[in-house]
Amino acid sequence: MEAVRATAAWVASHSSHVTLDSAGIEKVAERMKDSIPKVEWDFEGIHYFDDGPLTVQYLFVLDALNFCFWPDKEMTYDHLAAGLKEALQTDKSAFDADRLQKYTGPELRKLLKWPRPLPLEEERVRLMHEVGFELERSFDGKASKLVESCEKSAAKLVALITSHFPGFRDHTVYKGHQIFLYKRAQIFAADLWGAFKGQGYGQFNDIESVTMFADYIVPAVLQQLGVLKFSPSLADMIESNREISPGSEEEVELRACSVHAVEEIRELIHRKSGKQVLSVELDLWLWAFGVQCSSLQHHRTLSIYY
Ligand SMILES: Nc1nc2c(c(CN[C@H]3C=C[C@H](O)[C@@H]3O)cn2[C@@H]2O[C@H](COP(=O)(O)O)[C@@H](O)[C@H]2O)c(=O)[nH]1
Repeated sequence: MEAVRATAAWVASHSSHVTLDSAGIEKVAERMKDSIPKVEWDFEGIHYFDDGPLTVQYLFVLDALNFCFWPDKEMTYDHLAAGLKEALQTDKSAFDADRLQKYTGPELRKLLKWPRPLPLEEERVRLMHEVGFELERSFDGKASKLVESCEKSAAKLVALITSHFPGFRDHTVYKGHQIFLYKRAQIFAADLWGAFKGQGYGQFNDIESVTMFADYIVPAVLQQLGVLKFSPSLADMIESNREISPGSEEEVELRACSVHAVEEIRELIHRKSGKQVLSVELDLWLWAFGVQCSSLQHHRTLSIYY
C-alpha cells in the first residue's frame, strides 16, 4: 500500500485538472479532529455475516464485483450486497469455487433478482470465473485460506490478491509513471476488518496502511467539501454526465488526488490533536455521507476497478 500512497502523491504534485485545496483540508480536519462521526460497518444492514469462513467467501465475491453500478440508473452497491446475501442464505454453496466458475450472465442476474442485464455483465461473470478458478487452484477453493495465509497483514493480503487475481490489479500509467490504486483489493481488507470487528479473519496489525478506496463517490464528496477543486473543463464533464475515459489524466487525477487528500486530512488531524485516525474510518464516513446525498454529481467512467 506504500505504492498506492507514494504514486497517488506523485499524481497530486503533477496534476493538471484536479487540485487539493489547503483551506478545504483544514476545514475538514478541524471538523473531524475531536471525533470522526462513527459510521458502523454495514450501517445499511445489507451484508451477509455469520462470523465464519463463508462470510469471507461472500465478501471476496462481493468485492470482486464491487464496481461500476451507475450505468443502470436504478442499480447501487446495495443491490449487489443484499442480492448476494440473499443468494447465499438460499443456497449455502452458491459461492463454492466450482460454482463460481460456471455462472452465466442470465444466472448472475437471476441470483441478484435483477430484471435486466447488469452493467458490464460479461466482465462481472468473467471476474467471478477468475475468482473461482484461482481460489480452487491455489487456496483449496476458500477465500478464508487466502486470508489466513496473510498472517494478519492487510498489506500482505493486498499483495497476494493482486498477484493471484488479475481482475484486482487496479493500476494505470499516468504521464509515464505507473500508478497503483488497488481499490477493490483494499476494500476487501477493510470489509473483513469492519465485519469481524478487527478480530479473527478481520484482525490486521497494519490496518493503518490501507488508504481510502478510490471510487466515484468519495471524489465527489471531497469536491463538495471544498477539499478538491476541478478545472472548468473537468467540472463541466462531470456536471453534464459525459463519460471520462479510463486511464485518462482526468480520471487518474480524480482518484489519486482523493487518496492523497485523505492522507493529508489524516496527517493534519494528527498534527492538530495527536490522534491517529485511519484512512479507512475517514473513507467510510465520507462514503456514507456521499451515498446519502441524492444531489451528488459523480464522474462517469466505465471501469472494472471501482
Ligand atoms: N470509497 C468507498 N467506496 C465504496 C464503499 C462501498 C461500500 N462499502 C461498505 C463497507 C461498509 C459499509 O457498510 C459499506 O456498505 C462501495 N463503494 C463504491 O461506491 C460506488 C457505488 O456507489 P453507488 O452507485 O451510489 O451505489 C462504487 O464505486 C462502489 O465500489 C466504501 O465503503 N468506500
